[in-house]
Amino acid sequence: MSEHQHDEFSIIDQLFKPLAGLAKEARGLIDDVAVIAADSHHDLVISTDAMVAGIHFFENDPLDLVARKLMRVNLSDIIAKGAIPYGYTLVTAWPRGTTYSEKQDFVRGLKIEQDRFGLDLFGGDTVSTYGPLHVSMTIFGRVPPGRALSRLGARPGDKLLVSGYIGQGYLGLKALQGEFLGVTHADENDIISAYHLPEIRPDLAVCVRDHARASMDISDGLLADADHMARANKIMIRIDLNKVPTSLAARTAMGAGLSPVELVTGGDDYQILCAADDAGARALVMSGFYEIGTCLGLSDDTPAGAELWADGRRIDVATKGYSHPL
Ligand SMILES: Nc1ncnc2c1ncn2[C@@H]1O[C@H](COP(=O)(O)OP(=O)(O)O)[C@@H](O)[C@H]1O
Ligand SMILES: Cc1ncc(C[n+]2csc(CCOP(=O)(O)OP(=O)(O)O)c2C)c(N)n1
Ligand SMILES: [Mg+2]
Repeated sequence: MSEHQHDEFSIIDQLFKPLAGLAKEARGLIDDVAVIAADSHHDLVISTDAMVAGIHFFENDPLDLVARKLMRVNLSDIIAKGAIPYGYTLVTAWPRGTTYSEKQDFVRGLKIEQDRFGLDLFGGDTVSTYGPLHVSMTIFGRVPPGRALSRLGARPGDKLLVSGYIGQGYLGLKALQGEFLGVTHADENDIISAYHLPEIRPDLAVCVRDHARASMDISDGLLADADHMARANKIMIRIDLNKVPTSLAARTAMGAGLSPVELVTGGDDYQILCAADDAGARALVMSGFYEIGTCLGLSDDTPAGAELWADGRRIDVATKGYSHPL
C-alpha cells in the first residue's frame, strides 16, 4: 500500500495487530475492548478512546462538555459489551496557555459523569503540548466470567438492532458548522446537545448481555460500524433505511433536503448496535431497541459487508462512515 492510502483501520491491521500476537485478552484487535480474567466472579473489560480538538470536538467547546463527551464515548464501548463500568484512567495533554480555570471546568465535567455512572479515577498522566488539546481515557468494566460480548457472534438469520435515534450527533455537528437544517430552536438545542453529550444507556448493558449474540457501539457511522460487524463475522448485513429510528428534528432536516444516507454514515451516535436471534430480538425490542435489519449468509461471489436498502432496492453508498486519514 502506498504512503498516502492508509487510514486508521489499515494501520491497526498492519502495524499494531502483529504486536497483539495470540494474546486472548486482545481479541485479535478486532473487537473494541480488551478482556482480562480477573477473579472467579469477574472478567475485566477495558476500553481506551482518545479525543483531539479540531477532530473530535471544536477548539472552542466548553471543557466540561469535552470531559463529559470523553467519558461517554468510552463508556459506550463498555456498555455495548454488557459490562458494568467502575473506574478509569486519564491522560491529558494541555496546550501551553490553558488556564487553571479551564482545567477546573474539565474536572467539573468529569465529576458530573463519574458520579452519574459510578466510576472513580484510578490514575493517569498530565503533560503539556504545542499541539491542540488531546485527552484520552481508559475505562474498566466488569462482567461475569466469559460473558463479555464481542462484535463477533452474529449469524445468518439474526436480526440487527440499535438502542436509539441515529444521526442526532451528526445533526448537531452540522448545526454547529452553520448548516441550514430547517429545525426549530428547541430541536437545534437538542441536536447540539446530542453532539456534545451523546445519549448512552448503561441501563441496557445487562439486557444486551442476556439477549444479544454480538454487540458494539456506533462511533464511525451506523453503516460503517455494521460493516465492521459484518466483516468480522463474514456475513452480509442488510439495513432497512426505513426502519432506522430518527428524531422529529432529523425528519424535519430531511424534509429540508438532508439526505437520510448522511444520517446513517455521519457517526457520533454512540448508541448500541447488536445482533440477536428471534427470541433475543423480541426481548431487546421490549426493552426499547429498534430492529433495523437482518444478517445474511454469503453466496459465492458476495464479499462480507453491510448494505443499505430502502423500498426493496439497494442504495449505493460511497463512504460508509468516518475513518481517520493517516
Ligand atoms: N494504537 C493502538 N494500539 C493498540 N490497539 C489499537 C490501537 N488503536 C486501535 N487499537 C485497537 O483496534 C481495534 C479497533 O479500534 P477502533 O475502531 O478505534 O475501536 P473503537 O471504535 O472501539 O474505539 C480495537 O481493538 C482497539 O483497541
Ligand atoms: C469538530 C468535529 N468534526 C468532525 C467530527 C466527526 N467525527 C470525528 S471522529 C468521528 C468518529 C469517531 O471517532 P473515533 O476516534 O474513530 O472513535 P472510535 O471509533 O475509536 O471510538 C467522527 C464521526 C466531530 N465529532 N467533531
Ligand atoms: Mg478508536
